[in-house]
Amino acid sequence: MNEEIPVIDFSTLAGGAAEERAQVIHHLETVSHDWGFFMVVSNGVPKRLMDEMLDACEGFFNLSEDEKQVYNVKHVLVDPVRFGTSLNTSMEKISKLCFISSLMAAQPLLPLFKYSTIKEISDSGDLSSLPSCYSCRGPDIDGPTETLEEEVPIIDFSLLVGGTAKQRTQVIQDLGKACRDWGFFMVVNHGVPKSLMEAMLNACMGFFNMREDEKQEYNEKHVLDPIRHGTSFNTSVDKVRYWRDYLKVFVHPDFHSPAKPSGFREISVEYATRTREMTKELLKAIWESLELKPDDMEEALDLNSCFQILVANLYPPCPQPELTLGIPPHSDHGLLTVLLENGVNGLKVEHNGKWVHVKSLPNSFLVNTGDQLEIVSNGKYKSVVHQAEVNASSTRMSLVTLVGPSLDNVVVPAPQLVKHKHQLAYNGMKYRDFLEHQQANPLLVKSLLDLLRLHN
Ligand SMILES: O=C(O)CCC(=O)C(=O)O
Ligand SMILES: [Fe+2]
Repeated sequence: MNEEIPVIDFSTLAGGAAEERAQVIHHLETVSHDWGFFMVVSNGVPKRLMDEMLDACEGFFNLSEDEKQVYNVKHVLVDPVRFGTSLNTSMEKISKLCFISSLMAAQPLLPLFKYSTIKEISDSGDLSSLPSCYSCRGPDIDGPTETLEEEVPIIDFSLLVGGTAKQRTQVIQDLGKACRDWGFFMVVNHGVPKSLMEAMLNACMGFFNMREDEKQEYNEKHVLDPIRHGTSFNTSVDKVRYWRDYLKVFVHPDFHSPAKPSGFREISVEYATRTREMTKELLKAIWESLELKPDDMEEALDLNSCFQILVANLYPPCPQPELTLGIPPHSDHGLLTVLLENGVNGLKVEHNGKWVHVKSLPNSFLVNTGDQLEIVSNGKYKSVVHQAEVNASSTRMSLVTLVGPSLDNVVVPAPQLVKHKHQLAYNGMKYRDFLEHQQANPLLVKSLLDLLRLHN
């Protein structure tokens, strides 16, 4: 088409008689509606200034690459000066990941069973060997090949909240060291009653023991649905299957609960509250260990509206446990994760390039650092990679409660930890988007966090 684009005479608009001005305004209205595009002439900006501005920009692009480097890969909202290529390379990487995972989902379906959960398969006693779709171990996925026998750090919570000032300072130091060196620690003397911990484990087992059709209403939900039941990690994207069933319930800021089994709601509201309070105390202390002011934490993380989820993982006995995993190597998406086991071990955490088999003490909680803590601490405290193994003889259950910032929070490195611009180590991302991407894609070690990291 060979049409002339509309021209607006600015001098008439700014200095013309009322009638001429009204005509231009009418013209502007038509042009905005029909074209959304126009040329402004007699605009009053000196030609000399326009030429100088073009030259100045060209001058910037002509600087050497390391001179422009300071403005590279900045945060889209926070940074006032940004230099880069394409549109936003980190979001483009995420779109690519989604595209790849949609292709993965489009692969032929895994062999379908007459059973919908691992519990059903295991209870049937039908299997003497593992179906091939559950074979998920191998050098690519197994991570470290060596296993270490090491004691994980132990934190006495009672000294943090009820000890002397000196004891509290010591625990804060120990917490800092545990987060830096391990990303993992065991909490003892936490004050959550043993009876409540047992009741919560029993309530979760009660849920898994319900008939499949009673659990059905929570199946195949969107990853942001507040109550989800399922098997493996996310069967619409998993390339292989994992030997696990799960129940995931959002419990804060809005509390949700499955209607059955009876008592689940009352027990989980109490359990969620007690573990949330404990986690917030631990976070406060970890914040202090980073030498950040306690008052800045609320602003950075909005913990009054913190997101909290309860996840019950069920790993029934497996015919060939050495060939499969309950959950593959991954990091958790939140700030801190608090894990309780039913007395059967199976968690492995990565430490100094080796796997450490965790043996929890009776009545203790296992705590690990998550991706949002890695971002906000600007990489000082890395989220720990871990996996769950299964066994041939006993049912293992783990109960995970994960606390993150408010879902609306765009988590960025704490400015106090970024003294010079080039120290900024992560792009920020809204926590809700992070959670959704992590849950909607295959679980691949730290793949989503890797996309936000600025210096690989
Ligand atoms: O069951 C376990 O030991 C680990 C569970 C886990 O990593 C998770 O739910 O994110
Ligand atoms: Fe985890």
